[in-house]
Amino acid sequence: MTTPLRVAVLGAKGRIGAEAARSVEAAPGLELVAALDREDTLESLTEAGAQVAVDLTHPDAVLGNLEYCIAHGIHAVVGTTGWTDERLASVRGWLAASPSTGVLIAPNFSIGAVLTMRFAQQAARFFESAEVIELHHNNKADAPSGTATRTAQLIAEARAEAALPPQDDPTTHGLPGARGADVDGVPVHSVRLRGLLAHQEVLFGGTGETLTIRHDSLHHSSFMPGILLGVRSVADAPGLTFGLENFLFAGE
Ligand SMILES: NC(=O)C1=CN([C@@H]2O[C@H](COP(=O)(O)OP(=O)(O)OC[C@H]3O[C@@H](n4cnc5c(N)ncnc54)[C@H](OP(=O)(O)O)[C@@H]3O)[C@@H](O)[C@H]2O)C=CC1
Ligand SMILES: O=C(O)C1=N[C@H](C(=O)O)C[C@H](O)C1
Repeated sequence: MTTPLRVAVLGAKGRIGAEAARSVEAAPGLELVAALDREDTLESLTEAGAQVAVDLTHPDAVLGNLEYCIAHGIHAVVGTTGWTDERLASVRGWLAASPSTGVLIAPNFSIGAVLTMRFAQQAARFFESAEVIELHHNNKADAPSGTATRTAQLIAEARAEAALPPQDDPTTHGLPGARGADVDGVPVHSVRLRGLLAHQEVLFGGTGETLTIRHDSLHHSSFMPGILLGVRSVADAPGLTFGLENFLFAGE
């Protein structure tokens, strides 16, 4: 019998963290050795002998958590949002000093959302116009969502590769914000509404036609297979991996 992988969850009292702790506990081959939240100290991770930490906390907390994990050789699977190039550079810097440690940062762990990003990337070069609408519950910490930001970046990269011109927006009059946030030239609109969980529409427009790709996470369980895949894979992927697709489509 193989020894179970020792897993900790950070943010374990939160919406997704609580679901992740339950999923790890129930998953064959994994052992939940720590379920930490705001009041706990990171030393509990080392005391519990955690091999992999799952971070589902807050953009203000995740960097400190990762610095600690990497310094102690604890692999990390991160769903927490708020990633910028500068923040990713900090993580790469810490990893350089701990080269056998693996960190997966995934803007979205749900299979449908990862596929949405991939389909949007494929479609982007065929359409003159592209916009993203993300819709979330009204307690979400950030806007735009990490998923929408990544989707827009992938669309922008595909447009640039296809040498498409910048999107034409002749709007000259109106209220600030009405055209959404500009993510690399792609407008991103954020809706916050009680009753929703996590939803996204990617809209493309061309001559006489539109294409809409929509994904809905209806329950936090949608993120669990992706989180468990990350937990089981991250130790074999030293360094920084950005995006679950790197594990989901490995070998393609
Ligand atoms: N990548 C993905 O697929 C997904 C990512 N997310 C992301 O996960 C993050 C959490 O989302 P959600 O569960 O909705 O948020 P919640 O606010 O429900 O949960 C976050 C939890 O983390 C706790 N926390 C805050 N700071 C720390 C800290 N320093 N150490 C330990 N715990 C801390 C919070 O405590 P307190 O309440 O006291 O602040 C809270 O219990 C967000 O960034 C969200 O966007 C969410 C779903 C899917
Ligand atoms: O806060 C959430 O709920 C979610 N956050 C992630 C994001 O910002 O993209 C993933 C998913 O959309 C749920």
